Amino acid sequence: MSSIEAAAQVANMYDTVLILDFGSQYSHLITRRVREAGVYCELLPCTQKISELKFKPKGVILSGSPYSITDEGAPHVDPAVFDLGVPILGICYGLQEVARNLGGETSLAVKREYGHAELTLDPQADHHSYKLFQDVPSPTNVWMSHGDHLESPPKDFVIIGSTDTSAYAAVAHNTLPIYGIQFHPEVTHSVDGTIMLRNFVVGICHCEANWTMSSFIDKELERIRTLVGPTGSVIGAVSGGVDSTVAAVLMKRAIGDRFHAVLVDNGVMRLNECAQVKKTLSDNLGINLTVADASDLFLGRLKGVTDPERKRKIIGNTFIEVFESESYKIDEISRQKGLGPIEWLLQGTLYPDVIESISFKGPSATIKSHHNVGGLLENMRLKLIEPLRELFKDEVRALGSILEIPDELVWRHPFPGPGIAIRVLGEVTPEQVQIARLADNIYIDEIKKAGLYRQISQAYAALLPVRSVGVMGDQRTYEQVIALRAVESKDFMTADWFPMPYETLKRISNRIINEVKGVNRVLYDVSSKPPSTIEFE
Ligand SMILES: Nc1ncnc2c1ncn2[C@@H]1O[C@H](COP(=O)(O)OP(=O)(O)OP(=O)(O)O)[C@@H](O)[C@H]1O
Ligand SMILES: O=c1[nH]c(=O)c2[nH+]cn([C@@H]3O[C@H](COP(=O)(O)O)[C@@H](O)[C@H]3O)c2[nH]1
Ligand SMILES: NC(=O)CC[C@H](N)C(=O)O
Ligand SMILES: [Mg+2]
Repeated sequence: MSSIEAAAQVANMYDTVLILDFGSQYSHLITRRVREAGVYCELLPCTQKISELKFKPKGVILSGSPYSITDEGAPHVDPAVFDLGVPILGICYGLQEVARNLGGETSLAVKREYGHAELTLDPQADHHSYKLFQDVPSPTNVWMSHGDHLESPPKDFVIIGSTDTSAYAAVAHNTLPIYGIQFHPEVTHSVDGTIMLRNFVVGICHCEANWTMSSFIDKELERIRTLVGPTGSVIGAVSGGVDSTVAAVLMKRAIGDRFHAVLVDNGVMRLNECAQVKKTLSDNLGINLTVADASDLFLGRLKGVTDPERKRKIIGNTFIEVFESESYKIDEISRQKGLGPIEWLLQGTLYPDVIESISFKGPSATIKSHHNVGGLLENMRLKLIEPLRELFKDEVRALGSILEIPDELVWRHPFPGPGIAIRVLGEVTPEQVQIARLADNIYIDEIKKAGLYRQISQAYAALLPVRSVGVMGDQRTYEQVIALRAVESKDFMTADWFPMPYETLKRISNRIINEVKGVNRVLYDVSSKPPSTIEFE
């Protein structure tokens, strides 16, 4: 079964809203808002053929787009969407696309409208459009971002809201549940946008609001059991990070001892991390975890390599090899116990990873190759199982708490698969890794002592291979530099640097320079993402 089919299975278990993505920057926010309303939804490219859908949506939302509807090559929806007979909501470009299909007229606006606007509501009391604006005051503040607008709406449409500059800021079909809005309800600047989206999915599409993490657990356990069957075995790539830990606990609940977790020690994990993860996962969560020590293999292959992309590729490929050889070892043990061989590979893939790769334009420019998700797959005989594929990070954390995974694990900062190798700039040697490791350990320790760990989304120490002059104990030193990074971020796609208190910085810097040999200077990184990224490489 492909992962698309697996996702469709989830969509068939819940009332599902289909969101068609025309490439707007905010498409994933629509998904978030609908999920927050307790309704499951799937974001698919706008080019999705309706006849090839693997589930029956209870409603459809058409997103915004960077394209102008009149552009040559502008994306268009499969017209069959209008024959589904379910409610449709067009947002911005989506509204224009509704008009294009149903006989309205769109033109270039005289003036681009970008920012706040006051929307005056005008739904007739006996009109079904009333439901879209239920509990929304008039006027209400909405957020606009468009150049084109409706010149005239299609036949049988009425105006249900307008602003000073947009006569057709909100329209609805007279009898059918088809709506179009020029503003973006999904961004927080549209103060009542969340209510409108909830009204659409619950009030108009009649979706049951039962997308909660506890209902997800029951259904997911059932899905995993059916997928794996009564004798199938699963190997899990488990790092001790939030995602793979939650995935592992679910899998263990679903199939017990037929789940085999493997942590790869790639030589670039944090201080004592492998031993700690092994202990926590085995002792506290009862997970059968093997640590595969491949540190010499990884470090040997990284010798002399300085290019960040090459480091990532080497690590990604080596992960594959180690997994394959581990799965053969486990097969042998399973055979002795009379159980089937490993057929499945569990991964902690999240929804943002999936979203990033589904754009109708194809994936965006490669900024950095994420080590594993794609990489692990190549040449693997194993089929993928990704229980968290539908979830955002905060949903995974909620799930982790319900599964009674300890808070220290649920709230751990993300740690990338290529680990310290992409935090030691330049060549990765065991000595350099050790310097970065010790500095990082002090940094995180002090952040925890200061009670700041939960406020920060991700923090780590990077080692810069440049030397500067210092003076210690009246001696001249000529040593390397540690850069401290700490960011706040909701989705790790954008991030702000964290305003670390000076007192904390003072303690950290003092401890690192005193305790870590080879470092005589500590810097604090004040770059946001974009234009920087969270990791240095
Ligand atoms: N050292 C490792 N050993 C085994 N699997 C790994 C290792 N590092 C990463 N992985 C696999 O790669 C996946 C992606 O890594 P990623 O860092 O995004 O997730 P995570 O480690 O589970 O959680 P977190 O985002 O909190 O670090 C993991 O879910 C896990 O399946
Ligand atoms: O599992 C992973 N494998 C990788 O190859 C990888 N590269 C970056 N990251 C994590 O992704 C988030 C965004 O990082 P960047 O701003 O550096 O792209 C941050 O949370 C990074 O730690 C990775 N995680
Ligand atoms: N945000 C949008 O969907 C914009 C749609 C279209 N590009 C316009 O300018 O009107
Ligand atoms: Mg990780």
